[in-house]
Amino acid sequence: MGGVVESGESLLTVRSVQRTFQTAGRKIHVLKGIDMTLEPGRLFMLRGRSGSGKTTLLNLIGGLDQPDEGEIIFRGHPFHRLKDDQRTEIRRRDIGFIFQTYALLPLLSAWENVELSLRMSKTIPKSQWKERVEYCLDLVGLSKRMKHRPFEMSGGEQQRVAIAKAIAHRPSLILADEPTAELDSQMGAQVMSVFRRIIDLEEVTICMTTHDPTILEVADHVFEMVDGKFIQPQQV
Ligand SMILES: Nc1ncnc2c1ncn2[C@@H]1O[C@H](COP(=O)(O)OP(=O)(O)OP(=O)(O)O)[C@@H](O)[C@H]1O
Repeated sequence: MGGVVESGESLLTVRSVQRTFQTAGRKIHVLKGIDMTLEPGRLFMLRGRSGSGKTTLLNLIGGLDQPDEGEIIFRGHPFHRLKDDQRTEIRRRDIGFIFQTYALLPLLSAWENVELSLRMSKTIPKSQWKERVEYCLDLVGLSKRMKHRPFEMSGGEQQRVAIAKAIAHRPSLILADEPTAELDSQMGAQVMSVFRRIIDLEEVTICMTTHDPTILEVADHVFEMVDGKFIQPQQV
């Protein structure tokens, strides 16, 4: 695991994926046949109304959930057939997550939050942790804030710590659910420029959800979801 996917090779392939939830005796058909391919080193966005199924799809791509039908193949691993612990192992090593509300540990400094990610993933030898943590925080423009704890930082800075944390273990895929939703437009734009930088320097693919039309312009490709299916995106 880790390493680079050959050029032209797909990082992730989703084929005919369906997902239904059963609640209070009622069936909700959330994903109704999703096909998508994510190539290495690109920025993908999922757009769609609230409830259209974006988070459900991100959870499937990240191996947190499994489809009822269809295939999800991440770097040759058939997520739809693997057991929970096998998907967890792949996820821990090769996927990074970013959330709307940052998900940092409040009592740890920025440095310690990023180090925790290395401690959990076990992909990088301990002797390299210090250098890697400092490199990642520098990459997101926070080399002067490494000792600060989350409550001493702005929302945009906290989200950039979360990005450093998500890339520290050198994943090939970053999944981000509404990463700019809590930020004003200037901070949102900063986050997007950090995303571009890490795609170039760390050779990751990012797949994120957003509602913000100005942010969609930065994407290499937009998947537009309506009621559990993709439609052709309109030109913006
Ligand atoms: N575990 C679950 N059990 C039952 N219903 C679920 C579950 N997860 C999602 N749903 C339902 O699936 C639908 C799609 O939810 P999802 O969170 O994927 O939408 P979304 O497009 O991400 O919305 P938002 O933009 O508001 O985050 C919703 O109707 C939701 O209530």
